[in-house]
Amino acid sequence: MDLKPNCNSPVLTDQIPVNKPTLGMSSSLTPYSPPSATFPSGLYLTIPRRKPLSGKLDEAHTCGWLDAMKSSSPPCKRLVKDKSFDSILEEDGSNASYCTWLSKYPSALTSFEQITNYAKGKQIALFLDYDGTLSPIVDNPDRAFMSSAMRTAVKNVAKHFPTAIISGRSRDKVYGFVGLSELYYAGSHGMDIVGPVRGSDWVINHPNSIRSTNEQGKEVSLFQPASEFLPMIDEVFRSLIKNTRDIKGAKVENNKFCVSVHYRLVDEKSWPVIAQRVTNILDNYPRLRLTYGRKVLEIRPIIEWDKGKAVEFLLESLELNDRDDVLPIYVGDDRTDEDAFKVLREGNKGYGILVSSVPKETKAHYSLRDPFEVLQFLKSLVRFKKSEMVMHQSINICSSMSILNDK
Ligand SMILES: O=P(O)(O)OC[C@H]1O[C@H](O[C@H]2O[C@H](CO)[C@@H](O)[C@H](O)[C@H]2O)[C@H](O)[C@@H](O)[C@@H]1O
Repeated sequence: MDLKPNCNSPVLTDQIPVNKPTLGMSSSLTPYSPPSATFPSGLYLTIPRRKPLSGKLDEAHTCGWLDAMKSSSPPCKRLVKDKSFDSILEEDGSNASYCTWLSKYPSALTSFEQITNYAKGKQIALFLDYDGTLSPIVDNPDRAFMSSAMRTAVKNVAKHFPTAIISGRSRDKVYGFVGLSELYYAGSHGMDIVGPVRGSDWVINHPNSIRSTNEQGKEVSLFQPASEFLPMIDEVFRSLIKNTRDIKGAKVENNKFCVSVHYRLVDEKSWPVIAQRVTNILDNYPRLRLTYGRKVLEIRPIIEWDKGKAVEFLLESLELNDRDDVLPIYVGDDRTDEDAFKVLREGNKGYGILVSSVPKETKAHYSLRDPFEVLQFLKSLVRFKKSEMVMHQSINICSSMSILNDK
C-alpha cells in the first residue's frame, strides 16, 4: 500500500519519502485557492526543486522513493512469503490491531444507522473512487473490471443521489469501465471533470471551464485545470515507456493529465532501477511532481488540485456546497483519496469512508474492508432511501386523509 508501517504501531502511517521533500507534498500544506483566484497561476504549488544532478546517480534521492515503493507492500510480506496478507495478520495477532483500529474508524455497515440518522432529511451526494473501491485490485490495470452487481448497485444509488466517480485514471478509461451515463466523472485525480452546466459564478465563469457535449450529446461543463500540461505529460509518458521497456513487468499508463508507472509485477530486485529511472526523468521536469499509490508511482502537474478540490468543485457545480441539508459521502481506498477525506472532515461537510482491510492512518470517519463491503453499503443506501420515500408517502397519505376527514 501507499502507507508505511510504523515499527511501534500496528497502524500504517503515511510516509513522505526522505530526501525528496519537494515532491509528493500533500496539497494540504498549501492553502486552497479562493474562488477569486485567477488560474492557472493561482493553481500552482510553489514547490522548490532540487537541481538535477546531470549524469550522476543520485542514490539518496532515489532511495526515498524506493522506501515509499517498498512501503506500498504489506508490512509482513517481506518476512513471510507466499501468504495472503490477511492470513499473516491473523498469525501475528494484528487482527486484534484491526479491531482496535475499527473502534476509531467504525465499519460504515455496522454504523449504518448512525450515518442514516444524520442523513435524515438531507440530500446525500456520493463520491466514489474506482480502483480498490468499486473494483478489486488486480495485477493488470487494464483488466480492473467492476462486477455487474457493483454496476447495478452504482446505477441504483445514482437514481436517488447525485453520484460521481473520482479516479486517478483517465476519465475516458474509467467511464469505459463503469459505463453509466447517469454519473459525473472526474479523471486524472480530479484534473478532468465533466459536471452539470450550472453552479456558482465561480464554476460557470472559471477560465478552465468550457461548455462541451458528452457521449450522449448532452450539454456538460468540462473543467480541465491542467490542460496546458498535456504536451508535457505526453512527452514524459513516451520517455517513461522508452526507459522502462527493459524492466520485466513494468507498465506505464497514460492517464491524460498524469502518468502511472506500475511495478506490481516487477521483481522487487528491480524496484531500485524503476525508482532511479523515474526520478531521473522527473529531474528534467520541474513542473511535474511524483506521488505514489498502491504499487504505482504517479507523475502529475504541480498544480494545486486534487480529489479534495474535485469534490468541492462538483458540490459547487451541483449547487450543493456549504449547505446544511446536504451530506456528501466519499468512499475510497488510496492515499490520494485522503485529500477528499480531509476536505470533508475539516470542513465538517460530510463523511469519508476508507476502504481498507488493514489499519491505516486516515482522515476518514468510517471504514469498509473491501469492494464487497462497498457493494453492501451502496445497497443499504438505496434501501434506506426507499424506506424514507415510503415513510414520506405514508405521512402524505395520512395528512391528506385527515384533511378530507376535517372537511
Ligand atoms: O484513483 P483510483 O481510481 O483508485 O486510481 C488509482 C490508480 O488505480 C489503478 O492502479 C491500481 O489498480 C490496478 C488495478 O487493480 C493495480 O494493478 C495497481 O497496482 C493499482 O495501483 C490505475 O491503473 C492507476 O493508473 C491509478 O493511478
